[in-house]
Amino acid sequence: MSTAEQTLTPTTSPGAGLKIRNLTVTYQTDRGRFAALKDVSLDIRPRAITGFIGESGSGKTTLAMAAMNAIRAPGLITAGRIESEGVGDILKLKGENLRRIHGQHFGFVFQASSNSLNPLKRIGAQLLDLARSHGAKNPTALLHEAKQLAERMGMDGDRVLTSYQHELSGGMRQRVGIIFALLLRAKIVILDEPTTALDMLSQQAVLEIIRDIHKERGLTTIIITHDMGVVAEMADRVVVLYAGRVVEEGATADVLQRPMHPYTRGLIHAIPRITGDLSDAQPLAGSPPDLATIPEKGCVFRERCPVRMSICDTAEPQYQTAHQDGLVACHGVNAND
Ligand SMILES: Nc1ncnc2c1ncn2[C@@H]1O[C@H](COP(=O)(O)OP(=O)(O)OP(=O)(O)O)[C@@H](O)[C@H]1O
Repeated sequence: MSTAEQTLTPTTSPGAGLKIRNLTVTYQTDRGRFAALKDVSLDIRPRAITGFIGESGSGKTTLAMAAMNAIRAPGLITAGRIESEGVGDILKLKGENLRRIHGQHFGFVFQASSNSLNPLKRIGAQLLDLARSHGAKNPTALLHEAKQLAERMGMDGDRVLTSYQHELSGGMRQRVGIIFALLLRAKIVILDEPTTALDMLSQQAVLEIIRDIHKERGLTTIIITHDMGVVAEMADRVVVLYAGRVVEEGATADVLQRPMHPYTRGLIHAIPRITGDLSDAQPLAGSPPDLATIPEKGCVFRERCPVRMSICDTAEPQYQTAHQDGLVACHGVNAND
């Protein structure tokens, strides 16, 4: 075991997953309070890479933040339970216990985080602050490991650690965000659009490193993305979100080869096939509702659905088992077919 590995006492057993049950999150807006996630139940498997996919506004970031009990006003978790090994119900944690798991149980980088680096402190000093604030016994060893991670991601480690945020390009800041997420050797790592600021080559390289570190450390990794290509390449399992509902979930190979929900089929057909034949792509018609216009009853996807039936106007589809060990919520699906 390296020195860096000994610096934090593990707070969890190896391989932590998440059991999310009946999770509802609302946001207060100037038009009222609306649900951005409604009654979501889902298992995130330990040691798997899970991709959250869906159009902008579908609730991917809200789900990931809620999973860590990190929703802030004007958002509110109004119902649910989220269990994780060694932590219990995350939604019951408060104060210091919650702060401690944000870093030690969950490592994370959200889209806004690259902007939330402290502009007045060098990156190395901020990494040290994070390590110390979590009681790391050997923060210097963690800093050394951060430098090695920077180098694995194609950067000059010394330069990154001695730089201020404004001295780094967008792509470098994005990679620095990933280093922050990995610093404390958390069991569950959440990466929100980790490679959007990167060119294709760097994107490939960074995804490969994320995959390598995921395996080396036995992580549970969640990747939030708009990009079905990233899901296909990285994820063992995929969670498809639409208007605050999980509409389909399963092993990536199953879902991509045999999508059951019409929204999943639409997302897959909207991207050029792996062959890169742009003429194959069929954009998904219409656009998703905003919070205030999500239908209160019936299926939230029906306005855009090519297989809409009359029951879709009145009853919200319930989860049914699909793909052996996944789920789908659609009236038009007979999962036993
Ligand atoms: N602070 C907030 N106040 C009000 N509404 C919010 C807030 N944050 C998110 N929302 C709304 O909640 C819904 C889900 O947003 P969320 O950011 O979770 O979606 P997303 O799938 O992650 O989108 P993106 O891919 O654009 O990041 C959207 O309708 C969004 O407008």
